[in-house]
Amino acid sequence: MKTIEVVAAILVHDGKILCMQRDAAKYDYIAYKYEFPGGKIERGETRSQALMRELREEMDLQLNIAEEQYFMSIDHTYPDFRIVMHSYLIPVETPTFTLKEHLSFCWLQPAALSQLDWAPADYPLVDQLMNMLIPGIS
Ligand SMILES: Nc1nc2c([nH]c(=O)n2[C@H]2C[C@H](O)[C@@H](COP(=O)(O)OP(=O)(O)OP(=O)(O)O)O2)c(=O)[nH]1
Repeated sequence: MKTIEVVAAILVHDGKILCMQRDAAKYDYIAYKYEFPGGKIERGETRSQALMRELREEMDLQLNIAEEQYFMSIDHTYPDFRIVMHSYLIPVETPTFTLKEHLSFCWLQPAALSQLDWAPADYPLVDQLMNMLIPGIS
């Protein structure tokens, strides 16, 4: 089974986390599900370089991301592929971006994250976020 390596950003503003809704997709188990912005790492890229490129491409968001912002990784097997996803916790001063590839988005308090229908791989990450005190989140 193919393994894809993905990076994802947990963007935090004013105590809330940005949740993005995927559009229609080839695989129904991820179509229309919520996720954290990001995408596949390309050959020759570091994880943080990949994440900066993905946020620029899919949201017009220019951020400097450092390895120190690494949060946690997830290893999940979907019916058709395995995903290894590395997440980064990133405070943002200005919450503006362009919705280019996603269907919709919302900013939620950590405690409210479980209200959404997440991509199945994301649940360990969502659980972790709901159970922790994030610096900068009151
Ligand atoms: N960015 C992101 N991807 C996630 C999350 N959870 C999760 O299962 N994924 C999966 C969905 C996709 O299979 C893969 C991300 O790659 P992608 O966004 O470039 O994939 P895609 O299928 O939309 O794009 P593509 O193959 O057309 O290039 O990881 C998440 O929280 N954020």
